[in-house]
Amino acid sequence: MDTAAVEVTDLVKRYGDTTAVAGVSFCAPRGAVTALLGPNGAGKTSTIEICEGFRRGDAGRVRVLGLDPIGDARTLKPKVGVMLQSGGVPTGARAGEWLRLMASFHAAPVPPDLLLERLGLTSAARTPFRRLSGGQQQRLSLAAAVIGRPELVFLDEPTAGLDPQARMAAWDLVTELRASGVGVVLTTHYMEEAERLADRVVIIDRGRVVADGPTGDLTDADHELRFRASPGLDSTSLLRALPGRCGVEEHSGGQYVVTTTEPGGVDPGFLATVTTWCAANDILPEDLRIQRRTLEDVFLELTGRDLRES
Ligand SMILES: Nc1ncnc2c1ncn2[C@@H]1O[C@H](COP(=O)(O)OP(=O)(O)OP(=O)(O)O)[C@@H](O)[C@H]1O
Repeated sequence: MDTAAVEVTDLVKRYGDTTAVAGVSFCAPRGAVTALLGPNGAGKTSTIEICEGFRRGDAGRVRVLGLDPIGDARTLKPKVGVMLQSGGVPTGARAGEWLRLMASFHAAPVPPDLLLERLGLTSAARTPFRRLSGGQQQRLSLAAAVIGRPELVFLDEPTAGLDPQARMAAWDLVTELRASGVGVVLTTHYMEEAERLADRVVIIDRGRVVADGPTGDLTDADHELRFRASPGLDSTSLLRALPGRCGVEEHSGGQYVVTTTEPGGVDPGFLATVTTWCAANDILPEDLRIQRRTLEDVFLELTGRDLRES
């Protein structure tokens, strides 16, 4: 069996003069969670909607469970669960009835009452969609996406606006799906969510892939050294003492972050260079620690700190 749940190759999508997706390629395996990350307007939803068969790309190739999302839509429908950002549930539909209807389209659905309970919706089962809170609407959409025991699910910002308990319940559900061999492709703006859930991360910026790989590899590759000292240290002097590809940043309160992209990373020699420089300058580096960069650090470095207008 093909191990790829989704294969996207050189995908392009334009809306008039806007090129939303400018040659995106990535692969999302089965039995794994793949997170598409990117600033607002990066092209994530466009990419996902093409994979779901809701939109047609202008160029490139998309294969979902080895099939064409539009040409093979009938075959794919029972195998693929979709949670849309907009919900996709009629406003008058009652939560329980809607789930039962969704279940009726599938041969061996998850019992609707079980899903309602798992996602904390039992007491809202008789409430029309429009009267549900934003978080309840999100959870109902998530339930509808997984009720048919799909082989693959697309979740577009599945936990946006959820409280911590509901987010945890959603994470547990995603983790179980993965464990049962389901491929999960999700978009999120929560870096912590991606770091906890995703086996692979694809970072998209301005319609292009700027990073793609196992989540751990993206954050393991670089470590940084942090310490606290008096504000206003001579960072340029410290930088001169370090090997070529290093950086020194001073944050508020005299927090210093020393980074390196030298092959050895923050190794014992690097640490010694920093502490030797400190000693030579009569500086005691307090709270000195070496830490892995978070996914958020990597994300901001690749996509910049500027606000996007779209
Ligand atoms: N139907 C459309 N018509 C015209 N432009 C569109 C349409 N859908 C998206 N766009 C534009 O395409 C670009 C990519 O949008 P897309 O929604 O794919 O990004 P995104 O990464 O999902 O953003 P967000 O994180 O804000 O959801 C944006 O500039 C957006 O304004």
